[in-house]
Amino acid sequence: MANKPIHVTSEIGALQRVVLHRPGRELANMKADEFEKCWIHDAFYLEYAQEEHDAFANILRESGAEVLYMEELLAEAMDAHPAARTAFLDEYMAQAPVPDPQLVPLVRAKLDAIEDSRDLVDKALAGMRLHELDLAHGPRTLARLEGDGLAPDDFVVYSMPSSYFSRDPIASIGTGVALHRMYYNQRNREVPFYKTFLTYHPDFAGTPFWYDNHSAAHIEGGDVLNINETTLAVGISERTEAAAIDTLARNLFWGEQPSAIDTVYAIKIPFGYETMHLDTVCTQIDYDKFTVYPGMYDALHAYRLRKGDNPGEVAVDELDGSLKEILQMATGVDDVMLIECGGGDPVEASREQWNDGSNTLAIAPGKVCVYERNVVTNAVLDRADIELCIVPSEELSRGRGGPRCMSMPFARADI
Ligand SMILES: NC(=[NH2+])NCCC[C@H](N)C(=O)O
Repeated sequence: MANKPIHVTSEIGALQRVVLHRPGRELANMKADEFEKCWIHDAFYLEYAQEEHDAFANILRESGAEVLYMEELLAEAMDAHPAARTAFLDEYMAQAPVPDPQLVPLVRAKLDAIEDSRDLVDKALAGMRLHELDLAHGPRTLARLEGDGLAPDDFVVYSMPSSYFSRDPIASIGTGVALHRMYYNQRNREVPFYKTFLTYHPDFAGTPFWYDNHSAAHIEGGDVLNINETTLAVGISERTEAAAIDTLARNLFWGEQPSAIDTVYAIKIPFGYETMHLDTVCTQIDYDKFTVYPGMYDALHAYRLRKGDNPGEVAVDELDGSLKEILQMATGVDDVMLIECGGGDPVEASREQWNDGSNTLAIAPGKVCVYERNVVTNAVLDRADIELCIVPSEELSRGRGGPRCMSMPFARADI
């Protein structure tokens, strides 16, 4: 039994424990022409990003949450168990698309030589360039000496700048987590960092896994919303396929380890970067209030998957309705209030949506973290009597994710 068991039965119950990743070297270790390869779209001022991130962490601490860092948990797991180091490096290497197979042992040797666990985690995140490899040693083949046409400062392992979005590689659901198969290979490499500490860290070993990250279908945590103890909502999005939700629901309903979830709403959202995840278009801020991105919620197609009466049975109903109707069904609240990003003004909505105006992190019912820069949306939330914890956001917002994306709750009070 884990010392710090996962316990997440809602989006809004008082936040008690949360996992973050403080951005490090990986956020700055890129040339402009490598942004897209690393799946990030701008140059960051790293020290400011770190200051903003520390301010975010402090807000969470001040509101009573224990803040844990993925990079520390993984290093601690490796210190506690040599097997954790091997398991991590095996999976990391299997997923790092090193451009030439001959370079793989050199990359592995370089990582193996890093003794300090925390240094190893930081290096694994920051990536590696050809000139860091010892090309002159080992069997001298032409391909190795030439580095397969790579320039000395080309990546042999890409940097992982999106890793401060701890929301996406896994999802806490009830007493366990789903380990995801992420849509972009560049981000899928974040999953082993979590999987390893959840498997080996003395505080988390034994955590049930509801989804296997080696499954074929993609799913990301931004699409997974915990509605209540028995109900989950999952976006069918560009990054999360219906087949993944099917498997997740079956595992939750009928898997070996018991879960309290008996109903999963799968909600179809438009494909696109401004609607990348369900939490990009909609987050819960109170028992009866959600933020929404205007314009996508009038007519939606959704499915309800329910645990059937007989073992292994899953019943599926098709639902058509507005987002409001579907959220009312899921929450059981009669009149859900949708608060529009940008106050419904199309220009403000689009601008603030771009900076994750709808992506809030509830730290208690009616109390949410928001980005400072989304002034129009924040004024609307304030008028609706929502208590706002303002997160500085000049740098962090460049990654196209908000406070919810930057946090993975591990424990919340029941509501
Ligand atoms: N849960 C979220 N909405 N995460 C936002 C992730 C943003 C990141 N740049 C990506 O594209 O993957």
